Amino acid sequence: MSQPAIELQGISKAFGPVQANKDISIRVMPGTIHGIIGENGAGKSTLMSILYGFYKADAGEIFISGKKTAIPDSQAAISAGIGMVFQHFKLVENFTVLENIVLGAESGAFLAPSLRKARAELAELAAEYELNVDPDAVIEEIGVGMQQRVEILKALYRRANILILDEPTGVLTPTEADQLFRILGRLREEGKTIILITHKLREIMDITDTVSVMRRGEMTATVKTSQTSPENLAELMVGRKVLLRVDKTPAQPKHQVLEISGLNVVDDAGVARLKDVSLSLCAGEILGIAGVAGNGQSELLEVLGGYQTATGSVKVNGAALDLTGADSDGQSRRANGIAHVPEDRQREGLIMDFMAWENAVFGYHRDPAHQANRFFMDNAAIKAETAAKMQRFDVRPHNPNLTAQNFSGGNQQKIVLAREIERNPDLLLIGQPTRGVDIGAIEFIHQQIVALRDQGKAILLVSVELDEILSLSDRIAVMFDGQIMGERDPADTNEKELGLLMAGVTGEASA
Ligand SMILES: Nc1ncnc2c1ncn2[C@@H]1O[C@H](COP(=O)(O)OP(=O)(O)OP(=O)(O)O)[C@@H](O)[C@H]1O
Repeated sequence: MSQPAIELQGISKAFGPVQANKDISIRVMPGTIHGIIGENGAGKSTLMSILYGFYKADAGEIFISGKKTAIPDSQAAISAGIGMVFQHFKLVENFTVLENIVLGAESGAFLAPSLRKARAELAELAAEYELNVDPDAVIEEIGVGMQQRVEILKALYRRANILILDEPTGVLTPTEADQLFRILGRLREEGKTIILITHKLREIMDITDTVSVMRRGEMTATVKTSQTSPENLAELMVGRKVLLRVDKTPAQPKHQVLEISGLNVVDDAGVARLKDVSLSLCAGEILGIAGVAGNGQSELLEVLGGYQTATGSVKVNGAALDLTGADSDGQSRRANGIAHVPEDRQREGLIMDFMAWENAVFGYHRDPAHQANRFFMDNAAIKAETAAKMQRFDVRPHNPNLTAQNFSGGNQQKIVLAREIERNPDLLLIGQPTRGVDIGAIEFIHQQIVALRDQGKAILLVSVELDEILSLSDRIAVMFDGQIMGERDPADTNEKELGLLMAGVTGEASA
């Protein structure tokens, strides 16, 4: 048998009191795709950051193709043939694709080979792996799918034999995700080794050869993908059986809470983002908005959340919202009984260098309940309340004094959800509620959303995950190109029909 492409032995790493990795050993064979799964905060990103030289392990050894290798920094990782595609891309926004790919590959930008030579090599690589990119496009002007392809090309340009991808499909459309998996399949055929971190068990089942499970800093199991099932993996990950489908009774819709008519949004460049959108939503109902990212769903949430101006009419409990004036902001919306879990938690949901307890009241800090007196917030009470909330939502570590950036991505999401859900709003706007969230936490979050509905709240759910839309919604509206293409009853539709509507195909083709 050949040597493992990567072998880690006894890797440990602590951040203060948090033992992020505990005595981890793992072997990854060449020419395979190896999945790594685990709950939020299990230590997956930390382990990969050690392999890529971002963090120094407290103990343990790394072997690359059987050879003990020190990886003190990412330059050493690159020299050892390792490439990494991060969750948040590390490209230089105002440089072109070609410049980004060449940058840093040589010992200094000025020593880089002529761009012409690099251009030819890039074209060859792009053709070989079907990694379509425009070498002259500026990064900030291209979509996330192409940015990700640039990251992969950058690794291949540096002769990477080992590619690590950290939750690569979170930001991709379904078509882009399929394309990525075809590319990964091709890289495997070429004998390259791929490590894939993902929360999506379907991806693990579809593309990996082997999968390792992490729990609370430890590597608890490694199994062959062909000998396992999503249910088995979920149990290995969370330590108990997980409901992979949402358990809920039929909705009992009551009075109308939200009435949207003729809503239009035109962006700064004069492009129509929402076109004559009309929707209604009742108390005790979940309306799911399905659609490929970028078809107006974000703008719809932003208008309702008070972050974007619009024309048309929106009424909440019969009262018209201000869509253009001074009362078109988040604070007024909260006063109207609207809570909002924004799609981008790091930009809109949290202040990253504020502590968890401050983030837990962010936007609601002027509520009398949080004031000790006219001038000061009651910090002790807020901290105690936050600690209890973190316990209920299983935010790890349970420490209200850590800043938002010290939590793993999924735990950051739980902090935002806990804040907004527990405000007991009349209308909850919820965008991509489970992005980056582990399967046990998804089950919990889905239960919370259904419970809120059963208490008679109105819920507008935007998600690019069709599974999530189908299993949570009582009614589904599909958006394409800023318009509502139609509404469907989840009991009478399927992924195929919704997929066609999401691609703008209506009429007989979608019947
Ligand atoms: N820079 C840091 N400073 C302090 N603590 C950290 C840091 N990075 C990670 N941690 C902690 O280490 C633990 C492991 O985090 P890590 O990001 O590796 O988890 P993960 O499995 O990748 O989670 P997710 O699925 O949510 O991305 C968490 O408890 C986290 O809070």
